[in-house]
Amino acid sequence: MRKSIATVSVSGTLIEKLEAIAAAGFDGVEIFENDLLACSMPPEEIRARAADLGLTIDLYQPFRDFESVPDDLLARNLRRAEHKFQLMERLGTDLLLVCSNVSPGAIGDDDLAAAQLRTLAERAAEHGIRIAYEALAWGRHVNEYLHAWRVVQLADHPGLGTCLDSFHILSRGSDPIGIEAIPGEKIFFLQLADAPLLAMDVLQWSRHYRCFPGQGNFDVAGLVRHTLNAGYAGPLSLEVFNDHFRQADTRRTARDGMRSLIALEAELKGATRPPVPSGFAFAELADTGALGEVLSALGFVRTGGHPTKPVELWEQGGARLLLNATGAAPALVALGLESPDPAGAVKHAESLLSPVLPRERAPREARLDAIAAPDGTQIFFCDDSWLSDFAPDPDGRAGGEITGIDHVALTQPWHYFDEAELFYRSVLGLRPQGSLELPDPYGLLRSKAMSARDGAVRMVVNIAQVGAGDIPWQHVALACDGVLAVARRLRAEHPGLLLPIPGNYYDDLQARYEVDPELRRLGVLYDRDEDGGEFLHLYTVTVGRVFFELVQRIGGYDGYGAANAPIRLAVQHSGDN
Ligand SMILES: O=C(O)c1ccc(O)c(O)c1
Ligand SMILES: [Mg+2]
Repeated sequence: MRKSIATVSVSGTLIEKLEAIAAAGFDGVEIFENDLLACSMPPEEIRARAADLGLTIDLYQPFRDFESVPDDLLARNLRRAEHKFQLMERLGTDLLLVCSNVSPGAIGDDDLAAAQLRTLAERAAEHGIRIAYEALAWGRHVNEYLHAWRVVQLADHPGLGTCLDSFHILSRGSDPIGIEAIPGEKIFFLQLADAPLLAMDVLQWSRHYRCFPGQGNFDVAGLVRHTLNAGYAGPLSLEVFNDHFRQADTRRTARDGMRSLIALEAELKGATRPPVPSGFAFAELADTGALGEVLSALGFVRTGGHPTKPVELWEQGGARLLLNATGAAPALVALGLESPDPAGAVKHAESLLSPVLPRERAPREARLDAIAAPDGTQIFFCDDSWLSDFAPDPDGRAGGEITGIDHVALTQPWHYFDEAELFYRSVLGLRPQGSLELPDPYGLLRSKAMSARDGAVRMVVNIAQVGAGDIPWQHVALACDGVLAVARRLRAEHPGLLLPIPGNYYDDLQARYEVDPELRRLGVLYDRDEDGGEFLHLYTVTVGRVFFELVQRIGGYDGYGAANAPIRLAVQHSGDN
């Protein structure tokens, strides 16, 4: 299907937008009036520029508060429209979007609205222009898509059809099944946006929180399916108003929009899901030499070294960490994911515009393909062969309480949070588990958890918005059979390694759940879910950008101890922990 995007969806000047949209591979654009008004080029030049870039101008918008008005206002509105028609002829576009009237002065009379829209369509037809009538979710009288369609039917003019916008339809909770009753040729345009579920005024929700399909909670693909069943053959056009996108990199946002449409199209075709990773093969950390000590204290053992690179393998149970002596401050640089089909996973990622990273490989080294996650973390898709690259250490042994990697938490640059969600969902096939906003002493931490295969792979994506700037903390959470036993040992042997937890926390915890008083002495945190599942966890201090968490899940606990995260953040802020 043809793919378009409204210029309002990305940042920049009109020309920057057109260039980025073309570079991302879109076929067409909806030109937003404000972008045109602020552009120094005459419409003819904009038209030529778009054509040079291979973009069609599919629609011009918005034309507001036209219908359902008293006669004297109609004359003025028609004059306004005449100006738009002339402009559109110069721009070379033949479809004008008319939003339902939001003015308190609008008259609630469908016959009047229809008659006036018919007049508009007649005038437009003289210029070879058609009108697409859209119900804004906050329209004064017309705010449901089926109401807009009834008005279009009443007007009964071939040059008047309706524009469907997934946000307006789904934000009101309307059932999109009704779209199938609209003849496809009367659906002149289809605009797509997703959004997180928020309880707020619908206009504010629409103007600030829309996002690309796959980044929010609406079933956009389901709505598109109904629209295609109706016989719609026009473009899929993204129309997103989003405060973050307005500030983000133009090309990157355009590419992300294209990724969302590719993923949506694949979903519609019932394409097989990506080869979903089945576990963590490893986490790789850049190191200056400080991390080996921490890992030893946690019970890890160095079990191998890479023959040609300054990389060490450290193991305990099924947890494998690579320390890469890059000389850079400790940071998580790569994740290895066990994949049932590494080559297929890379191909799938490539089809979703993820950069495949070039690899230098010695002749006998295992083939390991990597892609870049939105924050630059390298993601490797692995089968078992990667381990054979590491010369086994004869003294290597790997037993202890730690059994594997439970989850990895990455901190995203704030303006790529939505991009990260779409990436982990569409490229890796993880499913969203829930999102949270957590208080931090100096701001707010937004956090989304995603998982696959009943928790075999879990990722937590954070953004920190704090007065002091973004905190780039990352952490590796290690699954553990006996957090208390490890804590006892660490408290005795490495007391400085554990993050100290305030006594006030334990006073409150004791009041909520009658927990073992030893938790307080050991600095172990605790959470319990509604089904009685329990979570015991502790944190190490931070080294460079990284800290470790030890977690023990009991009785099917599926969360991440979110209630305790604000305590951790406060302690982390309070010193050089
Ligand atoms: O927020 C608005 O006013 C607005 C304008 C045009 C649209 O197509 C739309 O969906 C919303
Ligand atoms: Mg719209």
